Amino acid sequence: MSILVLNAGSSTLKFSLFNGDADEVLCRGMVDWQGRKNVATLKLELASPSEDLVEHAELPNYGDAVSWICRSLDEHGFRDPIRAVGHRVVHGGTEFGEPVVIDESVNIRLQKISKLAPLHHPPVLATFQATRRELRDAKQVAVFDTTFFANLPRKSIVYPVPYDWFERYGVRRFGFHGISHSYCAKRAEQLMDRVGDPKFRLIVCHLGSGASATAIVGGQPINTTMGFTPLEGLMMGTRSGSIDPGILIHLLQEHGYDAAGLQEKLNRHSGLLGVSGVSSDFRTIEKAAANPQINGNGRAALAIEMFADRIRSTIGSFSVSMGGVDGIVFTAGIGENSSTLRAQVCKGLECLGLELDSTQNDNAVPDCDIATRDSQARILVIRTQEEQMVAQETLRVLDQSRSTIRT
Ligand SMILES: Nc1ncnc2c1ncn2[C@@H]1O[C@H](COP(=O)(O)OP(=O)(O)O)[C@@H](O)[C@H]1O
Ligand SMILES: CC(=O)OP(=O)(O)O
Ligand SMILES: [Mg+2]
Repeated sequence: MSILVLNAGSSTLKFSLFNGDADEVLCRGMVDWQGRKNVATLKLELASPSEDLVEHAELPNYGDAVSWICRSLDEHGFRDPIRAVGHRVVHGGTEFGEPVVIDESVNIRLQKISKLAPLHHPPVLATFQATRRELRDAKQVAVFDTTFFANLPRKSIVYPVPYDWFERYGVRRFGFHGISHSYCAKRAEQLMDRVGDPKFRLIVCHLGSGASATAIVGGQPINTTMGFTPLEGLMMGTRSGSIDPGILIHLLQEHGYDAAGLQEKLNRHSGLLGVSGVSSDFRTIEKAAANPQINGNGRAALAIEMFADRIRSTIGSFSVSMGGVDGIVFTAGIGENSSTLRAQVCKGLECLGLELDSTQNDNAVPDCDIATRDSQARILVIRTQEEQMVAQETLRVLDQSRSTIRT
């Protein structure tokens, strides 16, 4: 028996197949739309990189991607029955604190909050449906990005708006990427030999298509950049991150926008894509920034500069609110892979005791430390393991629900 994990991010559907104890990866891969709409690169990692299966195909949606994954696993001999599928679900709202077995009522409750995560919930709901079709006998479990932030201090949850928006409308900060932030925090504690230290001050920068940073003291998050929705905070691939709310009022009043139009522009046409005009995919933007003679107007470089600047400012502000910082972590697609972005973010952080070693940075292979030997605080590059966390939680929930049935 095996466990399949599906991680529907905003630009990728990542998957990993685990053994029944969720402690060994049998196979992994991803469907990556790379900022395009319909065409995806599909990758199944096999025994060695030279054997990897890589296909480019028209794949308009996440449901079709699930079918491709199931077919490819079967064709490559992974035929052990899949007893459970664990899904990373971005928004748990106020309803879902802990992981749950997905049944019709969970499905309906997640549909209700779909508008709060427009880039994530429609895909993940399609993923549930395709899984039910492809793997009829498998139990499905939802593991939430928001769970890690359940105990954020009140001052990090409440917005400075009329208090009855919080009480009547549930307008509050939730925080996202929690599965990744919590994994990276634990991994950083191990790498820095600070396991269980209540004074350990860490900032995790999860920089993928979505991007967020979290300040963590003694393993507990005390603040994070994403809020009511995954639109707040840092600049992202296609999302604006935080902007002056007065802009929205102006566009509504003076330029004929409505809520749907703003939703679309802020979620899908802003951020790195909006500024660069080139792509939402960081690899493409980096190439464009390096070739201004081909790509014209310098907006790709501007987008990267703004992206880095906002991350750097957040590291500064979180460090101050923690009274200093012992380590920062770069993770996710951009954080793990782009040495130039890491270098740009770290420029000027010496004042916080964070000194980057440029050779270590250029040659970084996660998980590693890229700070100089004399740096007072460490700079880590950690490969996030969201799928591993989801697999373990899926197993835990299923074991729990079995023992509840037994008793
Ligand atoms: N080698 C690389 N160098 C720079 N950026 C990269 C590299 N590999 C992936 N990325 C970037 O990472 C981002 C996707 O990150 P990822 O964490 O997979 O996103 P998500 O989970 O939100 O779909 C894209 O912008 C992509 O261009
Ligand atoms: C919450 C979020 O933005 O997730 P992702 O980065 O996977 O799109
Ligand atoms: Mg992701």
